[in-house]
Amino acid sequence: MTDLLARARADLRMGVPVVLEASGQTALVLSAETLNATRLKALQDLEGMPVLVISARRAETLKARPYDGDLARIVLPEEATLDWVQGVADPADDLSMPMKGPLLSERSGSADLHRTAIALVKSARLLPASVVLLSDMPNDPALTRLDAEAVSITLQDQSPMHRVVSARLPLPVSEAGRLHIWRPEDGGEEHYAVEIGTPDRDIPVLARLHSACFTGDLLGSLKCDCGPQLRGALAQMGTEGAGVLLYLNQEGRGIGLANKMRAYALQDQGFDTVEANHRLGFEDDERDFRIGAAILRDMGFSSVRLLTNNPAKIDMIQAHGIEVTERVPLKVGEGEHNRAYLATKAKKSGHLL
Ligand SMILES: Nc1nc2c(ncn2[C@@H]2O[C@H](COP(=O)(O)OP(=O)(O)OP(=O)(O)O)[C@@H](O)[C@H]2O)c(=O)[nH]1
Ligand SMILES: [Zn+2]
Repeated sequence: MTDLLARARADLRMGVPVVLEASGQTALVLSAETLNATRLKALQDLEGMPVLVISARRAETLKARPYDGDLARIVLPEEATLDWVQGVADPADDLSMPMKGPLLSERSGSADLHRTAIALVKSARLLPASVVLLSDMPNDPALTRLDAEAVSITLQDQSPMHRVVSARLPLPVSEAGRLHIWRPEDGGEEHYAVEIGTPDRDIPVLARLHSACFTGDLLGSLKCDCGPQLRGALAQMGTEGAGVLLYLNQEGRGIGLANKMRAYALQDQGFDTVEANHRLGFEDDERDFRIGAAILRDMGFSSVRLLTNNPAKIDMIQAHGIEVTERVPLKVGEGEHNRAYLATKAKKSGHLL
């Protein structure tokens, strides 16, 4: 299944449809974001009623009824154009072109295949919006076909990961640095661990679960505090002579860099970091903390002194079997450009000031 999933993700990212199958039903699935006019026209020429599936978060902004709970199946009007589809999927022009509706949501029949379709496009780091057509598809051998139930189980399960390599990496904070790389079996992102010194596995280790932030970590963006947090955490580990920093490739709190930049564009329209994620159709935090817990366990750590200001992170990793004996605050890098961002995280996401 994982090889098929990886292929399906690649197809969706290129705008190629995939087929989801369940007992008695078949669905043609496309990502709304990568759809093009030719493919849309071809879909409209097929028999059946295509819908645009969006998350309940996105439906809320568009005042569409999410009859299916966590998602809404928006009926595609017969004359729907590519601009219409992308305008519903992508909030970029919500303010400049507010007249998208009224949107009609489908309420009859099962939404199971549609739910799997959304999970699939999300796992491909695309916008959570998918054009879905239920039909008796001719058996087109060119299309990737997946069993819907197997897809949803595989996406919920945490993919096993394997450490592929470790090597010495002298750093300014400590010459006794090592970098370890983990690779998941499902073709997803690799994750890294920076180990400083040789931490004693029998006592809680000074640890940081750092989420990738290309803009902050690499470019030194002033919009967040990630760069100073990354360097501050490593510096403290160097001072103490031991520690472990996980560098988790969960950019943008798990939505990917392209979607994070969409969120930044919305923030420039006046929405805060949480509202921007919701308008895009995401939850405010889409990270999977099982990954960090699994890596710590694999390295032989069962308890940590966690460098964080985020109590939810503590709860999440404790829920996945790592004991947090102490929260070590990590207050660095506040400035003019990120003050409002940090205040929003404190107010809405429970971060500690
Ligand atoms: N979606 C989204 N992600 C962001 C935004 N700003 C930073 N990020 C990402 O957020 C992640 C860091 O999460 P934060 O919420 O800053 O902090 P945290 O990891 O929850 O908590 P700490 O341990 O206290 O740092 C990184 O993956 C960043 O890329 C934003 O405005 N929108
Ligand atoms: Zn950042």
